[in-house]
Amino acid sequence: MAGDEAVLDVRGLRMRYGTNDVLKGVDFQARRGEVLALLGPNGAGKTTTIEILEGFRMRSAGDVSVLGVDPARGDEAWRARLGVVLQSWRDHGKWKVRDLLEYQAMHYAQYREPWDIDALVDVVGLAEHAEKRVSRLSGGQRRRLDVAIGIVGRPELLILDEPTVGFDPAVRREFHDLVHQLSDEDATVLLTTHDLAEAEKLADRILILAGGNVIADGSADQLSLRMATEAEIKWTLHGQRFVHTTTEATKFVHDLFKQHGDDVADLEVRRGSLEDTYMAMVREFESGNRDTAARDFLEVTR
Ligand SMILES: Nc1ncnc2c1ncn2[C@@H]1O[C@H](COP(=O)(O)OP(=O)(O)OP(=O)(O)O)[C@@H](O)[C@H]1O
Repeated sequence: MAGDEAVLDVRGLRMRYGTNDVLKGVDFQARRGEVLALLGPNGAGKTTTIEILEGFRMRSAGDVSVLGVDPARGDEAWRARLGVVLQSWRDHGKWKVRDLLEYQAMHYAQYREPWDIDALVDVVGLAEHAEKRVSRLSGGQRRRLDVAIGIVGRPELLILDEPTVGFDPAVRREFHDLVHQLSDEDATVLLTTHDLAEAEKLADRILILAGGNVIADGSADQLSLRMATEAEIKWTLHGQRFVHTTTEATKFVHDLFKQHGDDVADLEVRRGSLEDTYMAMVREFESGNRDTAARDFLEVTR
């Protein structure tokens, strides 16, 4: 496969459950080694999209290519190139952690060298629990096991549906390091999350799904520039602290120095967070002219 070939290529994807049109023409692509975060309100269709990509759910219409294959026709060899971590935890309660991972690794061994199990339990923070039965793990530890099962076969594409729910901050940070490591090794990662700080930290690109369409596709920086969210500026002048919020931070700071020069001290400029941008984006989309908002946005970020 050529390095720049799309690992994910989704065009005009539609999904209807009964009379409910959940996806109305979703388009996006992902290249090798990219980390994509799929965001959107509850019920936007994130899990549905993921289930279609991994071949679990048949789409109603559209063209979908995952690692060069239509997921509706993916065979075992194709499946072995994917790692999938879903929201619902599959029940393996009686298995010991190490045995379960070794069993999973065996399945991949005919296709490629899987992770060494000691290294794997270490990297997901389960080394101390490797000999425990799965039913004895805490919720967060089970989630780590889900991630371990997802990556044991060294997937070219890793799909994660809300992977860090239940992670404590230390394990969350280790998980972020792991995603960066996988992406450095050229794996493509698509994850859903409701944690915007996590999306900002992890993702090269953010996709926002709302109303059945991708209403935004770009880096966190591109998204925030487009929405021109307000920045908070703080400074000290003659011992007094000032705060001002503006959408034109650069101009404001320039004027501030022009007026007060060296008397300006302790300057801080805090740009709007991805959360501010996301809220503004979804609000704009839900209130105004949805189609225009989406088209303008995509034109800027693509
Ligand atoms: N098997 C199904 N049959 C009928 N409707 C479904 C089915 N699965 C999902 N839906 C509906 O499709 C819509 C999208 O659901 P989906 O789970 O894909 O959203 P989501 O973006 O993942 O939501 P959340 O953030 O809450 O996890 C919802 O309205 C849901 O009720």
